[in-house]
Parts: sequence; structure tokens; C-alpha cells
Amino acid sequence: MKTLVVGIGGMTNGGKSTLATQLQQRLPHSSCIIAQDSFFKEDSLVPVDSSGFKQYDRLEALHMDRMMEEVSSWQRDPRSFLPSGGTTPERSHQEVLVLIVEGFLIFNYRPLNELMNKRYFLEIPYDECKKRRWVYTPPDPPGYFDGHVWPMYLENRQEMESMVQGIVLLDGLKSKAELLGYVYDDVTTEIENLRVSIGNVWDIFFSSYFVYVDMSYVLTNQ
Ligand SMILES: Nc1ncnc2c1ncn2[C@@H]1O[C@H](COP(=O)(O)OP(=O)(O)OP(=O)(O)O)[C@@H](O)[C@H]1O
Ligand SMILES: NC(=O)c1ccc[n+]([C@@H]2O[C@H](CO)[C@@H](O)[C@H]2O)c1
Repeated sequence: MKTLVVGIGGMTNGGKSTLATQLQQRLPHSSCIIAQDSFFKEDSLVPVDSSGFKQYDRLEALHMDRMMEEVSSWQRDPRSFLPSGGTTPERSHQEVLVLIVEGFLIFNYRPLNELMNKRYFLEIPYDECKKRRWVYTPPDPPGYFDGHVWPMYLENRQEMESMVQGIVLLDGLKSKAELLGYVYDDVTTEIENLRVSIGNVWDIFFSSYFVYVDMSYVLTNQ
């Protein structure tokens, strides 16, 4: 069995959860999602800036230690994260299990970023982001988008670009179907490459074994 970690990052309302959920649904027997939004600290632990804005769009607002524990737990036993709870037997030695890590700051946290095999980042223009964020749950306080969310996006994006390479930028204005089609094809190609490499290991093992058996036969019969 091999594993693949796919990061779906992007700005707020870029379409990360939508894309991650659809990708998981296309790989129902081999993938699961860990979402960064599930690791926000409780409100009382998130500081407020001088303008009164809760500092949610910073890494410090997240329990990244807990998120890493969840990822480590998947790495230890990825099959237990599948819908069957890992009760079905391994289907073949070529099985590839996929972890989809989804979130707005997944590449800014180095220990998490280092685990990714594929990195995608959904981006949308300011106007579209503000429009989508207008109907947000929980609703933002007045002025929050321009006073906190957007300036923090620019800061976090700059930091990400200075520390991470190999991110595939995705245009979040494209249709949901087109985005899914692209990422699904890319990920399945990666899965196939891993399968081939596992297959090669088995080919080498079996061919070495048969060479050994042939040699033993020749040596004992000469
Ligand atoms: N490709 C798309 N085209 C148009 N609208 C989209 C697209 N993808 C997602 N949306 C819509 O944008 C909104 C935000 O989507 P989604 O929740 O997937 O974003 P997100 O990046 O996970 O946001 P956040 O993490 O900030 O909650 C939803 O209303 C969703 O239906
Ligand atoms: N999920 C939450 O608890 C929460 C609370 C306040 C703000 N947010 C926003 O989530 C986005 C990332 O998905 C960030 O832009 C936060 O502002 C989330």
C-alpha cells in the first residue's frame, strides 16, 4: 500500500471545501478529508486587534498541533479513516490511499506543507471574494472583510509564495466541474504513477525470486 497527500488550499471562499468534497466523492473507497477549519480555536482564545477585529485569519487562531496529530494518525493507519473504518481487507498490493488536506493556511504551516505530494491553490479576484463572503456562516461583523480578511490574505499569500514552491494555481472563477475535472485527472495520474512504481518493486521481487529458483535448480542439478 502507498499513500498520497493532496493539499487543496486557497483564499477564503475560493471553493476549497467544494472541490475537496467532490474529489473525495470521486475517490470514495480510497480517500478522506482533513479540513483546517475544524481546528479553529474557541472564540475566547482568539485575540482582537486595535480596531476590534478578531484575528481569525492567522495561523495562531488554529490548533495546528491538533491538526498535525490527526494527519499523523492517518499516516499511521490510513485505512481506519475510510468509510468502512478499515474493516475491508487490503484490495491489492497496488492500493494507493489518498489524504485530502483542505484549508486556507495549509501551505503556510511548514510541517504540514512538507507532507504534501500535490499542492493546489484556488484564487479568485477581490470583488468575487467579497461577494461570496457576503453570505458567510457565521456572518462577518461590519467592515471585517476589508479590515481583517483581505489584508491578512495578502500577507499570508506573500508568506506562502516566499516559502513554498510547486503550487498549482487554480482559477476559482472556472466552473466547479472544470476544476474538479482538472484536479481529478492530475491526482489519478499521480495514483497511477505510484501504482506503476509499486508494481515495479513487485516485478523486481518476483523476477529476483525466479532467478534465484532457476539458479538453485541449475546448481543442484549440474
Ligand atoms: N467554481 C465555483 N464557481 C462558483 N461558485 C463557487 C465555485 N466553487 C465554490 N463556489 C461557491 O463559493 C462559496 C464558497 O465555496 P466553498 O465553501 O467551497 O469555499 P471555501 O474556500 O471552502 O471557503 P471557506 O474556507 O472560506 O469557508 C459557496 O457558495 C460555493 O457554492
Ligand atoms: N470556523 C470558524 O470558527 C470561523 C470563525 C470566524 C471566522 N472564520 C473564517 O474562516 C475563514 C477560513 O476558512 C477565515 O477567513 C476566517 O475569517 C471561521
